[in-house]
Amino acid sequence: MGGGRRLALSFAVRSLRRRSALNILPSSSYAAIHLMDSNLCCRQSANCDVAPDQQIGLKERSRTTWAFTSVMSFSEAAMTKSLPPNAVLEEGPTTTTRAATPLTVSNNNPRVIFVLGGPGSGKGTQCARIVRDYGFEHLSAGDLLRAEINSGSGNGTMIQKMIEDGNIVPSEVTVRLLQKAMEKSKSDKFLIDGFPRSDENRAVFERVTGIVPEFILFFDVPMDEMERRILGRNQGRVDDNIETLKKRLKVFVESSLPVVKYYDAMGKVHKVNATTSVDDVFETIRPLFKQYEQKDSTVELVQGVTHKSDGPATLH
Ligand SMILES: Nc1ncnc2c1ncn2[C@@H]1O[C@H](COP(=O)(O)OP(=O)(O)OP(=O)(O)O)[C@@H](O)[C@H]1O
Ligand SMILES: Nc1ccn([C@H]2C[C@H](O)[C@@H](COP(=O)(O)O)O2)c(=O)n1
Repeated sequence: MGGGRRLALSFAVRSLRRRSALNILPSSSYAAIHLMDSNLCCRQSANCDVAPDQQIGLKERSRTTWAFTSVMSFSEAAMTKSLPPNAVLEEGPTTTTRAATPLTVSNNNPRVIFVLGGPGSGKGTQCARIVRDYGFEHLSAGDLLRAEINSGSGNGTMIQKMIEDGNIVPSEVTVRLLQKAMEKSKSDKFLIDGFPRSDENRAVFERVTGIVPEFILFFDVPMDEMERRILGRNQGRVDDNIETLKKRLKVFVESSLPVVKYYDAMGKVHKVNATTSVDDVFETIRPLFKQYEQKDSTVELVQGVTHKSDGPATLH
């Protein structure tokens, strides 16, 4: 990129940042800032006159100057490189007409459990069982993004491209979808599946919603088994092919595992060996939810609010 164009892009980013600080931008603009940052960052690296240690310096600088867009790792920035520059500025019907509103989740103290694991580790399969037996609302970040593509949203093309390339969609887009789904729901307890997939996902979710997860369920499955499951899934997903899978596994190791480590250091991770049968994995996690349900009923009784029966809390 020529110096003039880079300067113009930097100026545009700075201008959007100023407006974003005032919370007066439509949601797609936040995605635009993120991607313009990415473009700047990776184009600077592509010039090859920036030494690797200086590239890390770039990352650190952007972290300190503006945490929201730039917490992403340098490798994540490189992954957005193939995105056509004009795609990032696309404004869709859902974003241009809506006034910018502060992002808050309106449900009363929603309780959140994050369900993490690599592609094909069985997150969706187990979430369906947890919902069946323990009445959580299941929000799959991947499903919400696919629904956004199918809705004809202005962000659809960009999301589709990111998913086809095995990349992580800008956090502001995913967090807004999660937030909307939580607001729409009557539930106050959510299983959020496939999120946060990066440190940036986590930071934006925390900043925007103020929600701290109760715990994290992490399904541990070796790479070769995940590959076998994904390639045998047969649901017609555009990202269930060997090329995209390689990228998804790389992103999982480089961007998602650090999030698991982050929560592990806080003592919040329940790591589950998910290589056994679907039934066996569910029996392994069941006690966690029984315990959770018990805690739930105790809190309700103590608060003198409703409780589900006159007797003790139902145990499954
Ligand atoms: N314990 C298991 N043993 C064998 N196969 C399983 C097991 N759990 C799930 N599967 C199968 O593996 C495939 C992937 O499972 P699932 O869709 O639940 O994974 P996921 O973690 O949600 O994947 P993704 O992140 O790609 O959406 C499905 O075909 C599912 O039937
Ligand atoms: N937090 C997330 C969750 C998902 N995506 C994108 C990228 C994934 O490869 C794709 C499919 O998700 P899955 O159904 O496998 O959970 O959706 C993302 O960008 N950010």
